[in-house]
Amino acid sequence: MKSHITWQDQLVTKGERQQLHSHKSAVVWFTGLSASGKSTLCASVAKKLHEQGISTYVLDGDNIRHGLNKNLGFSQEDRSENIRRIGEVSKLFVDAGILTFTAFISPYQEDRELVRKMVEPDEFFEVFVKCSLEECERRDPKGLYKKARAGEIKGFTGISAPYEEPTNPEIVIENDQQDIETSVNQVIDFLQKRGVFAL
Ligand SMILES: Nc1ncnc2c1ncn2[C@@H]1O[C@H](COP(=O)(O)OS(=O)(=O)O)[C@@H](OP(=O)(O)O)[C@H]1O
Ligand SMILES: Nc1ncnc2c1ncn2[C@@H]1O[C@H](COP(=O)(O)OP(=O)(O)O)[C@@H](O)[C@H]1O
Repeated sequence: MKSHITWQDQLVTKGERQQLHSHKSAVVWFTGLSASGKSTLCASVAKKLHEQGISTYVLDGDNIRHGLNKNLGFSQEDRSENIRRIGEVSKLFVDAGILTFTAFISPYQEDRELVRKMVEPDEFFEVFVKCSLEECERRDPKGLYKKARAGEIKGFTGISAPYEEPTNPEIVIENDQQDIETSVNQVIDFLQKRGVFAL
């Protein structure tokens, strides 16, 4: 069937959309343990940039699993499919000229590398939200670690399922060593230095 599908070019290009927005588009991929701070940082960075006239969008694990990926669970296969689909969605957002932030545990290096390869080399920035398991468990905002320790949630990342730390991320956030504002500014400074936008 696939051989009968042809690619339809659009009349407006990605470059032209970026020009309209007056900045580049890219996917800024946050990865880390549950409660490391991915959602908080994505939301705060996106809001701060939005207020400065940058077109942003956040794709967040919990929300995507309510809709697009509601048929997926937390086996290795389902997590990989989750990340693959988010990668494809991110690619569409980048094509639309939007600076896109994603907040998924994305525990497997191979899955993250697959997403990296979906877009151009200067369109993917991996952000490792580093936070010790001990601190994540102390925060435990949804009570999930407690349930995982009690055996009520099987295959929970960091407890009974693996988390593969990024080997070569663009940004490492020591998010158990500094406050949220410092972490937010670290991401914004990095993106500005890489020429994604000029504030
Ligand atoms: N077994 C298990 N392991 C890890 N996390 C679990 C699990 N079950 C439910 N949750 C909740 O789902 C959120 C993670 O979803 P993600 O789509 O980011 O996960 S993954 O990237 O596919 O691994 C995660 O949200 P965050 O805490 O925001 O990371 C949890 O709230
Ligand atoms: N730098 C930080 N210092 C202290 N607490 C933080 C920091 N970053 C995030 N948090 C807090 O940690 C908790 C988990 O953050 P969240 O963004 O929900 O994590 P994740 O999306 O990775 O599961 C929240 O209560 C949040 O306010």
